Amino acid sequence: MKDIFRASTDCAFNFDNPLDQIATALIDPGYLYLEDAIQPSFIQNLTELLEEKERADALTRAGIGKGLALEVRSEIRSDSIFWLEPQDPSPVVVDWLALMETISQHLRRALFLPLESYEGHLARYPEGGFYKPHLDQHRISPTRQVTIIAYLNPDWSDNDGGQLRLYTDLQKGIRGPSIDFLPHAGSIIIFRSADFWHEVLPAARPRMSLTGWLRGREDNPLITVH
Ligand SMILES: O=C(O)CCC(=O)C(=O)O
Ligand SMILES: [Fe+2]
Repeated sequence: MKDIFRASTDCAFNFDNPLDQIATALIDPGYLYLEDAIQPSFIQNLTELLEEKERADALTRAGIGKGLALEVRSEIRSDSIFWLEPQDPSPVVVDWLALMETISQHLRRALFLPLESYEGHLARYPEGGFYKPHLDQHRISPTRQVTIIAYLNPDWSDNDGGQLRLYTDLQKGIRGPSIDFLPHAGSIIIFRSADFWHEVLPAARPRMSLTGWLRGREDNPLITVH
């Protein structure tokens, strides 16, 4: 984990016990944004992996929905993605999946969340790309419990757009209050997948990220963290 998260000395986040901080934040307010959380060298490796997949034409247009109901809807989202596979031998994938398992294990113990697996993909939004307001938990298959997004974009400013807009009142949704986060390289956001409407505002330049979800079992009634 130390190889991925930055040490506490040069980082806004105090990493004395990052796992506890994640667990505490997930209870209340339900999300955690860390500006300089990930080692630059790790971000560099993820970026190279995404660029390599792009060159190899291995990115696919992302869809919405699940299984047979999955469809590409350009008016809703415009990113292209590459799913991480557990059998992928690249060290950056192996290390990331191990970190996700560590976080998962901690949240199982600390919050009794019935987490069993992780799914995640690298994503690239083209210039002008966006993702309209949505919840990450699918209605037909409510397995996604916790969303974890790491951003890969160096020197990102307000003018570049592409903010993640998180709506903090589940009932009011997009008519309620919201907070914007810039997709700065090295920053990370974690939130409860069922409880936050969110969107990606149009990005003025290509925008890269690694988005994933800690998931519960398909056939189990799930406990949420309310
Ligand atoms: O990249 C982001 O900031 C959010 C992406 C997202 O909402 C998703 O892939 O479900
Ligand atoms: Fe999302």
